[in-house]
Amino acid sequence: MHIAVVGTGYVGLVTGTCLAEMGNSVICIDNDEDKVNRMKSGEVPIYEPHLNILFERNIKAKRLRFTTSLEEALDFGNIVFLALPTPEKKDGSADLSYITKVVQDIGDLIEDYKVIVNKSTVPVGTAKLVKEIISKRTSVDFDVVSNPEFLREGVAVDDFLRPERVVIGSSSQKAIEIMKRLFKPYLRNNNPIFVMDEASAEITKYASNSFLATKITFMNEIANFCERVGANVDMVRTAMGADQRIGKQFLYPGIGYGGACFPKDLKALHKLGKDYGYNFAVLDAVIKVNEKQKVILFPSMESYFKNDLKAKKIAVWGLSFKPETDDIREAPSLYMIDELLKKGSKINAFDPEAIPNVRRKYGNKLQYGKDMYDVVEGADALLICTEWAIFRNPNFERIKSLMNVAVIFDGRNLFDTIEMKELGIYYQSIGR
Ligand SMILES: NC(=O)c1ccc[n+]([C@@H]2O[C@H](COP(=O)([O-])OP(=O)(O)OC[C@H]3O[C@@H](n4cnc5c(N)ncnc54)[C@H](O)[C@@H]3O)[C@@H](O)[C@H]2O)c1
Ligand SMILES: O=c1ccn([C@@H]2O[C@H](COP(=O)(O)OP(=O)(O)O[C@H]3O[C@H](CO)[C@@H](O)[C@H](O)[C@H]3O)[C@@H](O)[C@H]2O)c(=O)[nH]1
Repeated sequence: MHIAVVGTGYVGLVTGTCLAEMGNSVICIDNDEDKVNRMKSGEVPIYEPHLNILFERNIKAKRLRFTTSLEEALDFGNIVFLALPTPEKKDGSADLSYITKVVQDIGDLIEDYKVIVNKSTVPVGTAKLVKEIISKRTSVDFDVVSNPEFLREGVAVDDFLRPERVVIGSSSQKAIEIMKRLFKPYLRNNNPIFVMDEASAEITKYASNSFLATKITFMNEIANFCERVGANVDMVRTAMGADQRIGKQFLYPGIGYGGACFPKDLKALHKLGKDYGYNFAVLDAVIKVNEKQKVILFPSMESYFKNDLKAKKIAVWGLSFKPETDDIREAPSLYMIDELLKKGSKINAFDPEAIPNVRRKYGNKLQYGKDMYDVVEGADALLICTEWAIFRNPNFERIKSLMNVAVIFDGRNLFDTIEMKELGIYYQSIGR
C-alpha cells in the first residue's frame, strides 16, 4: 500500500518505518527541514532501540523516504497518517492547532480519494472536526479514521510490530476494510482489531493512559504510606500483583510518572470532562498526587542536609522520563533538578542518551558527566531518577571511594535496603 505519514516524531517515525517493514511504500513528511535533511542522510533523529536497523534497511529497499512537501506526500499516499503534536494548552486542553493546520492544507491539496488516519491523541470530536474542515475545502471523496496509538517509548518498535490490540474508529466501511488489511499482518496470537465509532476510539486512548497513570499513582500513595508506618512497599506490591485481577504491571512506585503522554493526556481528559459538565474527581486527585510525587525526595534531601543544600554537589543518574529513550518531556528528574538549583546546589548529571536534550534546555546551569562514575566523584549525594539498566548493579566500593560521603536518594528503588546498610551507605528510597 502507498502511505504518507505526516509528522516524524516518536510516533510518526516509528509508524512510517514499521509500515515500510511490512512491505508498504512509505513517505514521511515533517516541516522541520533540519530533521528531514538528517533523515535523508540516513540519521535517525531520536533514540529508540532497534529503530535504526529497520530505518536503514527500508531506506535501502526504497520503501521509506522523507520530504518536507505535503503536496509530494499526498501525490504518493492513499492512506495519510497524522502523527502530529497535541501538546497541553494553558487550560489543560489539547492543542489541536497542528492538526487543523495540516488538515486545512490537505483539504486544499487533495485530488483523489484518501483515508485520513489520525494517530495523534485527541479529544472527542476531532475526527468530526477533521471531516468538516476538509469537506469545506474540497468535493473530492475522502474518509477519516481515528486510530489511536498505544506504543511505549523505549519499546516502540516492538509495540508497533506486535500490538496487543488495534483500535479503528470510523463510520466508513470502505476505510475500515482498508485499515483492517493494513494492520492484519501485525496481529499475531489472535490479538484483536476493535472497530468502533470515532468518539469511542478517541476516548479509548485517553481512558487507557488515565487508567495506567492512576494505577501508578495509587501505588505511589501506598508507598508513601508504607514509609510512614514502617512497611515495605516491595512486599506489598509483589503480593498485590499476584492477584490476576490487579496484575503485576504498572505497580512500581517512584518519583512519579512523566513523559510526553500521561501528564498532558490526564489533564486533557479532565478538561474535556469539564467542558461537558462532568467532573473527573479521580483524575483530579491523580494529577495532584503526581505533582507532589515528582519532588517527593526533595524534603528528604533538605532534611538530610539540614536545610542547607547551597553549594552541595549532587550527582544525578538518569534524566530521561524513563529508560531507553532520550525523551525528557515532563521528566521527574527535571523537577528535582529545578528544586535543587533553586537552593543553590551544584548538579553533575549523567544519562546514557538524554544529555543532548537536557543540555539544550539547561545549558551550563548543570555539569554533565562522561559516565556514571565520573559524576559521583566528590559528590555529597547521588540522586537516581531513571532506572537505566546500567545503574542496577554498580560497583558500590568504587562509588564509596569517589563520593565525599556515601549518600544515595533513589527515586526508582533500584537497590536492596539491607545491602545498602551493610555497605555503610545512607540510602533513602520510596516506600521502604
Ligand atoms: N510519544 C509517544 O510515546 C506517543 C505514543 C502514542 C501516542 N502519542 C501521541 O502522538 C502524537 C505525536 O506524538 P510524538 O511524541 O510523536 O510527537 P513529536 O513531537 O515527537 O513529533 C511530532 C512531529 O510533528 C512535526 N510537525 C509539527 N507540525 C508539523 C506540520 N505542520 N507538518 C509536518 N510535520 C509537523 C514535528 O516537527 C515533529 O517532528 C501526540 O498526539 C501524542 O500524544 C505519542
Ligand atoms: O510501574 C510503573 C510504570 C511506569 N511508571 C512511569 O510512568 C511513565 C510512563 O511510562 P510508560 O507508560 O512505560 O511510557 P510511555 O512511553 O509514556 O507510554 C505511555 O504513554 C504512551 C503515549 O500515549 C502510550 O501510547 C503508552 O501505551 C503508555 O504506556 C514513566 O515516567 C514511568 O517511569 C512508573 O512510575 N511506574
